[in-house]
Parts: sequence; C-alpha cells; structure tokens
Amino acid sequence: MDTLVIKGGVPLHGEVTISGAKNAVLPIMAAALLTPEPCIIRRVPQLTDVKFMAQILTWLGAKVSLQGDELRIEARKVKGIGDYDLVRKMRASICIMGPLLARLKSATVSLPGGCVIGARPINLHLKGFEALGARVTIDGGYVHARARKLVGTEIFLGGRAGSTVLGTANVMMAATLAEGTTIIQSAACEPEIVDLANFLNAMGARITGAGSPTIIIQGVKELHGAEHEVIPDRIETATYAIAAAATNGEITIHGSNPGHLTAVLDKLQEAGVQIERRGPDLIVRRARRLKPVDVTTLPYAGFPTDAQAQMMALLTLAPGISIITERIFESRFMHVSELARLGADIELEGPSAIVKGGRPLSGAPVMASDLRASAALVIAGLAAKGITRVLRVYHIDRGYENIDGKLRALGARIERVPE
Ligand SMILES: CC(=O)N[C@H]1[C@@H](OP(=O)(O)OP(=O)(O)OC[C@H]2O[C@@H](n3ccc(=O)[nH]c3=O)[C@H](O)[C@@H]2O)O[C@H](CO)[C@@H](O)[C@@H]1O
Ligand SMILES: C=C(OP(=O)(O)O)C(=O)O
Repeated sequence: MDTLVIKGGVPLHGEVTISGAKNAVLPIMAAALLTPEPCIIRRVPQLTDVKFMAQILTWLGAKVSLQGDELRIEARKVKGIGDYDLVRKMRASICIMGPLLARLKSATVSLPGGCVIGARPINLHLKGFEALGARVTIDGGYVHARARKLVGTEIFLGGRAGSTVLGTANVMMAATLAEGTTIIQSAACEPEIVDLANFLNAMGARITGAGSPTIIIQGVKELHGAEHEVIPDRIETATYAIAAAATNGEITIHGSNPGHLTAVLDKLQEAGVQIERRGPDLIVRRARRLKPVDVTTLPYAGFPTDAQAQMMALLTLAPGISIITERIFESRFMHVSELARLGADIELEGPSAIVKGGRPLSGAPVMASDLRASAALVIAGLAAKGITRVLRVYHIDRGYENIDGKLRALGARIERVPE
C-alpha cells in the first residue's frame, strides 16, 4: 500500500491530458463478452479497476491483452460463473451479468463491491433481468439468473434517487440479444451510457435513445467484434479543474469533453473560477477570491456525486457558508472527518454538509476511505500549508491514471512512497 506525500501551497500551472473514462471503459469491457469475435478498445486508462475487470474476463475464458492504451478482448468461449472474490472487488463487475445472461442464458456472480458510499443495492438490475424473462435467485453470496430465452418488454428502471447507471448498462446489454423490442423507461442519461450504446451499436446492436430517459433496444440474433475509443473521463477532468482552482493556479486541460461537465463548470464559475473553453481544451484559472456556493448532487446532467468530495475540498477555502447536499448516495461523506484533520470546518446535517469555508488548511496525515474522498484529500493537501500524507492510496489508483505523475507535471510537490 502506498502513501502520497504532498507539500502543499504550490499553485498548479501547466498542461494535463485527460484519460479515458473509468466508468465508461468498465461496462464496455464487459460488453465484449457478448461476441466470440475480437473487440478493440482504445483510450483505455491504466487503472486497477481496469486490471481487475481484465482479470474477471480472463477468468471467464476471454483472452485479454493490453498494449499501451489499446485493449483487445476475444471471448471465443465463456463460462457463466464469475469468480467470487474478483467480482466482490469492484462495483462495475456486476456488468458481466447482462452480457453472460444474453449470451449463455445463465449468469452467476457474487454481489459486487466498489466504493463504500451507501447501501448500493442491485435490485433494479435484477428487476430488469426478470422483466426480460430470467429467473433470479440469491444464494450463498451469489446472484444467479437463468432464462430459457430473453424476450423484450417495457422496463421501468426508476429508483429512489433517480435511475441507475450500471443497472441501465446491464439491462441494455442483456436486451441486445433478446427476442423483440425492449424499452427501458427512466433510463440513466449519463454520457457513459451513450458511450456503451455506441460500442454496442458498433457490434451490431440496434439501440436508440441512449442519453435520454427512454432507450429502445431491438434485439438482434448475434453481435460481432468492433473497435471503439472510450470517452474522456469527466470526473478526472473535474478533479484537475478543481485542483487548479484550489491552489490558485492556472492550467490547460487537454482532451476532455467540456459538454459532459456543464454542471461542474457552472458551479466553478459561480464560485469565482475562470473557465475558458477552447474546443476540447479547458483553461482553468482562479483570478479572484473564492465565493461560497450551494451544490446538490443529481443524476446527469446535474452535478455529479463523483465530484462532490472534490468540490467540498475547494469550498473549504471559500470564505462563507456553502451547503453541499448529496442526493445519490446516503453516506458519501467519509471525507468530511478527514478534511477536518486539515482544519476544515464542516458540519453534517442529514443529507447536507454545511461547509464554513475560509479557514486556512494545514497539512496532516489523513486516510483515504474511497476513490473520490481520496481525490478530495489530495486537493486539500495541495492547497494546505505544510505536509499532508494521504494513506491508502490504492483507492485513488482505482480511478485516476498516474495522478501523482500528472500533478507533478503541473508543478505539484507530491511523491508516492510505500507505506
Ligand atoms: C462504475 C460506475 O459506473 N460507477 C458509477 C455508477 O455507480 P452505480 O451504477 O452503482 O450507481 P447507480 O446509478 O446504480 O446508483 C444510483 C442510486 O440508485 C440506487 N440503486 C442503484 C441500483 C439498484 O439496483 N437499486 C438502487 O436503489 C443506489 O443506491 C443509488 O442511490 O453511478 C454512480 C452514480 O452516478 C456513480 O457514483 C458511480 O461512480
Ligand atoms: C463510486 C465510484 O466508483 P464505483 O462505482 O466503481 O465504486 C466512483 O467512480 O466515484
């Protein structure tokens, strides 16, 4: 386990290039199970989650090879049972279930893992599989889904907090090979769903409406191999933009898709951060004193829950009161107590965090509890006076490619040391 050691107080300057999106590439890798033909996926980020997903696919019988940022997956033959411990390691592993069910009419996987940010049930995934004709049972920590055949139907995927991103991905994948037409209502609209639908269509699927709450999938007999380039990671983009603002710096972000990030950019501007869009590039600079803002996380195109912790780190620096309300995951505030170690003044009240910003932060040892909490601690450490040690950075390596290298290239004084 590594630790990140940060000497804070250095404004970030320079250029950074955004990697492929973790939350797009993982379901896309699972989708390659839908065909025996080879699939080529480009712009694949080097992340531990990608490594785990590759291990899961290999265990299922696929041949997986990575060269640079190009991944080749050939699932000529696959088995229908996911490795218990591998699947438990990450949330997106549940996405093998839809493709296995579609291809083999049988799938058995353990309940998935992922960031500990709430209960994270999979009832909506299972409801979708059942609607398509599968019989679903849970037994000994495994979920089993079996069907004689899958038949298209209308499926409502709305839940307590809106729709479900991976649930939409899973049901959409299962429906590609179902008989007839499936209509997913209250589908997730996230760009990662659009990216997956584009990949599936390149494989021969017939999907329309991805990106809207109604997705229509006309089942086909079989899918073939395809090539695809993954979209840029909007959460990585948000993280670097927020880090630049927090350190009073000025950076150019290359290779992002600013159109996927309107809610974050809008809030940053409201907080006094200057954002200039030049095609796919973003220039982020903090020229003025930060202002407090209120933020509520919502499904896309609202403010993403995956950028909430990072935004909170920034708002601890804005003199005044900011209220951050988390509407997607009930316990996604693990970073609050660690930010307090750096001197932040944050109070929790139900789903809201009241950030009394403007107190100077000073470095301290802190513990990363989940992926985005870690990113928030790194941002706070970059802005704080003195040395911050972020322990358990394996969380951050799940979702940020070479974060210490990219930050060093922006002038940050950050080192990775073995714990
Ligand atoms: C790998 C990946 O892409 N992860 C993302 C995905 O997670 P993930 O797809 O797991 O998150 P969901 O969109 O499913 O969760 C949204 C809400 O729905 C609830 N829910 C979900 C499924 C279900 O069957 N029943 C149910 O009640 C969840 O508890 C949560 O309150 O979307 C989240 C919301 O944008 C992001 O934070 C994660 O980074
Ligand atoms: C919560 C996240 O990931 P996962 O769903 O894989 O746990 C995230 O990417 O912020």
